[in-house]
Amino acid sequence: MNASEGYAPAIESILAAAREREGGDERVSVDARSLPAALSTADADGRVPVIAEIKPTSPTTDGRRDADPVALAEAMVEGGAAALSVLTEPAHFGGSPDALRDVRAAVDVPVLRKDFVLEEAQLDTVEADAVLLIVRFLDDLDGMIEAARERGFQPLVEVHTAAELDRALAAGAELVGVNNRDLARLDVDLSTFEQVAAEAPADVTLIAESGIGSSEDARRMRRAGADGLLVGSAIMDGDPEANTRRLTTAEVEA
Ligand SMILES: O=P(O)(O)OC[C@@H](O)[C@@H](O)c1c[nH]c2ccccc12
Repeated sequence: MNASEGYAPAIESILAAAREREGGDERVSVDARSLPAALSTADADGRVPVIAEIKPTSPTTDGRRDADPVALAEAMVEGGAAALSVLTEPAHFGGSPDALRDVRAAVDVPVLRKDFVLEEAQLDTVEADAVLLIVRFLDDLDGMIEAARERGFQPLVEVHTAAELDRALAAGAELVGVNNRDLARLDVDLSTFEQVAAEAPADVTLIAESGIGSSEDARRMRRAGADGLLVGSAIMDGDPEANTRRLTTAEVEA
């Protein structure tokens, strides 16, 4: 990780907080629900495979939504979500490991832990089926992928450029998320996924992340090869069940 890359101030603050966060005392051992299998099952059912995200707030969100995470999770599953993502970052996203624990106990679908994990011990904070690893912030990506797998997690390796995709593939990533949001500047551009996905081999599971709002956005990401869509704000704002359903049925109504 290179602090001189010129990240947006919000990102510098997130990383500073992440560096200070303690890990778990004991190594976790997870019996994970398969995220790729959940995405394929949704697809086979005619649902757009959506990973719906519980994100109380973010540096690019106005206000904060403190609804019960379990109630939100159940509404998202009812709306057809193939999997869930739960923010565990407390200082900038209003997340918590407890929220993830409660959600994972309440639903049957796979649950992704969304955080800025920088150190191996931080993997031991809480059990989840998948864990996000952000290429840009990890010097030892191979080591972190290995450490995640040793614990039973499925690492979702996040990239933003073709060069980062190459690093992810060289490190053996099988599940790759392409973030449409540039974490250096915080702006969103859906053509990011289109460009990066075009460089990916067919056997990786590809997730389009961020900035997906409308049914047309969902179809656009699917046309570009997304095996799954990670959606936060557009589901959290308003009625989470109806919002999830609108996206999971985007290919039916088209
Ligand atoms: O709310 P959106 O635009 O639908 O985005 C969801 C998700 O992609 C976003 O929360 C995210 C993607 N990668 C991250 C890394 C850290 C924190 C958050 C994220």
